[in-house]
Amino acid sequence: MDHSADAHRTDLMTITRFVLNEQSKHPESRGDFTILLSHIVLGCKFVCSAVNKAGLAKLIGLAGETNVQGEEQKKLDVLSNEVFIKALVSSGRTCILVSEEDEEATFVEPSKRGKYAVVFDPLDGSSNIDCGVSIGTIFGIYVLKHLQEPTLDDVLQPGKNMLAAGYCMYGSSCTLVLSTGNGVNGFTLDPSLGEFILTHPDIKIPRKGKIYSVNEGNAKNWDSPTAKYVENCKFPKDGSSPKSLRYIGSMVADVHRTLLYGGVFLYPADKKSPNGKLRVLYEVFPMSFLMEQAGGQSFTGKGRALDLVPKKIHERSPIFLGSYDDVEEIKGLYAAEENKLV
Ligand SMILES: O=P(O)(O)OC[C@H]1O[C@](O)(COP(=O)(O)O)[C@@H](O)[C@@H]1O
Ligand SMILES: [Mg+2]
Ligand SMILES: [Mg+2]
Repeated sequence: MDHSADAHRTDLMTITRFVLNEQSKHPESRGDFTILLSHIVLGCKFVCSAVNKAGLAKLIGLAGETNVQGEEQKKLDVLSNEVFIKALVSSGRTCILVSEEDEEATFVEPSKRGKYAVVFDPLDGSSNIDCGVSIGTIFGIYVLKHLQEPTLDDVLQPGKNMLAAGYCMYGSSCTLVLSTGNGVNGFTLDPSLGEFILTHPDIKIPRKGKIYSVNEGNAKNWDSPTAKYVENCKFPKDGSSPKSLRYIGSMVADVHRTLLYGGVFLYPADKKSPNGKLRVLYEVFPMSFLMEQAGGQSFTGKGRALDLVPKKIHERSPIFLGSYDDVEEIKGLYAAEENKLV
């Protein structure tokens, strides 16, 4: 019997092996981060399985509750939130948890505490659940500033202070993309092994892309730089080909495509929502961290997204992220507008 194909599979780089390899480069490390990450990975596998069974298990539909931002919660939102809270607390490595679905931050009881704060969107893109379109989980990890007396200041830190960030996309395959501040790597869940396997090592976003991604239904309320940028995408003045429009409406899926194919994803401010829609701590920061680590940029319309210092845990910000040159063009349009005003 030929076992060579099976034997070959034992060479696979699982996410656990990958993180243990990284850990071995830091002899002082006691493995706390590896343990925390293994609990996040477990949460992702659990949610992936629930998403796959959503229709069968009658999980589709509203849970009948409204979350802190006045949005109707889906059953899967509620379930995913519970899954991640339990996984993170039981890791014994967390102290503060901020979830999109909870009004207040959770302070883990002292006997179960560790040194990390985790901010997360347990289920991103929930309007896409009922039609089976890709959704995801987004997370960011900080190390506590005040180990003895943790406070909200420990999570109200600029995104550039994050230790790690990532997302898991529940799509045609289940893909986990992670950065610990040393590049970006993508892992795909092999359902037969129940393991995330390194499939996208050292992801680099193309310097310039051919795709823009935005909810154009909001165009009548955009500011002038956003409107000009989108106009340039469709009718380039330099004779180049117009960009293609792709918009899924799940940040995880739109950002994942942007990371792999290049281009820009934007959720700008508009007259109705002067701070945009997306949340700084658990949407804007983790995705900006990944973009910069992959060689792209992330801009708020005023400055570098990762320099923001949030004052509230559910604060929002406009966001333009993606290929370096494309974001540079957007920055130029905002700078020109600024100069007109002074
Ligand atoms: O429907 P809109 O206004 O285009 O907004 C889409 C955006 O809203 C979100 O769905 C918000 O995330 P949640 O589903 O976690 O609330 C993003 O994933 C997405 O980028
Ligand atoms: Mg979201
Ligand atoms: Mg969400």
